[in-house]
Amino acid sequence: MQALSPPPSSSSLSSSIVGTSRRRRPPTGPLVVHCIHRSYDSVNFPAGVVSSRSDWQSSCAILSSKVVGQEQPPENSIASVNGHKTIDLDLVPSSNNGNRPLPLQKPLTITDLAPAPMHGSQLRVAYQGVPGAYSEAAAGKAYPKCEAIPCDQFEVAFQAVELWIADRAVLPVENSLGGSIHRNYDLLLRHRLHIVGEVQLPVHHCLMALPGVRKEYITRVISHPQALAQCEHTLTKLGLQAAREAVDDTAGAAEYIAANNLRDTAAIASARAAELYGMQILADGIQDDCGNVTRFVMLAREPIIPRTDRPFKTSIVFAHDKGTSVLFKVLSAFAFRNINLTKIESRPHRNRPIRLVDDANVGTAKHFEYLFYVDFEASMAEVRAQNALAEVQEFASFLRVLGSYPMDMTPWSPSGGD
Ligand SMILES: O=C(O)C(=O)C[C@]1(C(=O)O)C=C[C@@H](O)C=C1
Repeated sequence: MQALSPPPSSSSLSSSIVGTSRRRRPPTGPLVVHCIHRSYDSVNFPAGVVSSRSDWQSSCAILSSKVVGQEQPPENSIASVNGHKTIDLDLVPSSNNGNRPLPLQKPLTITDLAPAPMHGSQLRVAYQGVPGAYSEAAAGKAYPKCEAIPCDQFEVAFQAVELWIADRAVLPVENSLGGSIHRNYDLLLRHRLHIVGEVQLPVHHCLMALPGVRKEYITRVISHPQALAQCEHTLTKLGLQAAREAVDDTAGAAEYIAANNLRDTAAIASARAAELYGMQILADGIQDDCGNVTRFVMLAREPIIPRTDRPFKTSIVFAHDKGTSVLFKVLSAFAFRNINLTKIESRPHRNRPIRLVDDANVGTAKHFEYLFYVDFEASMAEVRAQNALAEVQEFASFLRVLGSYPMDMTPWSPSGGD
């Protein structure tokens, strides 16, 4: 795999897209963290939408126009959005004022408008981690012939798509054992990318160390916090007297041990990571449950056109200002239309974390405010979904459709293990 460097015009940006073999980092403390645009934290979204979001969008536009100017097609080129670089999108031919033949105009088809899968040109897919990470495998499952682009943190994967360095990002959102990956829920809201698909990946973990190292020598186990959580009981059962330490990604843990010749440290990572970094597998299938599966979402700059000819899922996020009592009414908008909810997640409402309720007699109650992320099994092309959202909107102070996309219907194959 080839490491992608930021375009020359982005010299003011940090080099955050990581390559295959260059990164060496300590397993403790913050790992390499390079944000392309650090003013995210000051983006007050959704409450402060008007000023700060427009600031953010204009800075982003400047950054992305630099990138576009150097090596990318213009933002309004559908052909490049979808990777069909050979299609001429000059839809209105200018007058033929020379004897120059007019370019042949091919009508756009539905596949030109659908962002995936690609036909011919290689799709660039950003993921968090280094080669051998599960996210890389998920990128390969979602887009089989893609060029997977490693990024050192989730936020960078979002930015890589926004700045046209990548066409898609594939990011984990939940795991069957470890639960939700909250960071990505928060980032979905802060960025303007659209969910265009999902993949579920069975996650099969291995315990690995340098060749010749025996289990008894291991004093610490390093991995991604989700992977450590997914193997917690098995690690205890294996009788390891080892401290657990969290690092940015599973494969990065294996890479770090190999690069620093650590003979007292083991990593939890994939068999592919063991192979890539010359590690020896000490135990295979150490996840606590053989049904260990992580769900990833695919993100793009443009939404896809929702359809009704196959099962679709829609993801939304909303807030309301009447406390959680309204939640029942909101959710019943789906129940009355027989729309199945597959997930509900609440996150702190960053811009309005507390709602104060004054009662002169007893004091001031401080209620926490939440944003609710809901996935439901229907396409936005269906009238019942449109009606349900119209009803939700009546109760919501804020509502955004994150995406309406085909459900992953691949047959279930568990990851193995005990
Ligand atoms: O560290 C990796 O290999 C990742 O791809 C990240 C990640 C995660 O964030 O949940 C992905 C799948 C597994 O659940 C464990 C870790």
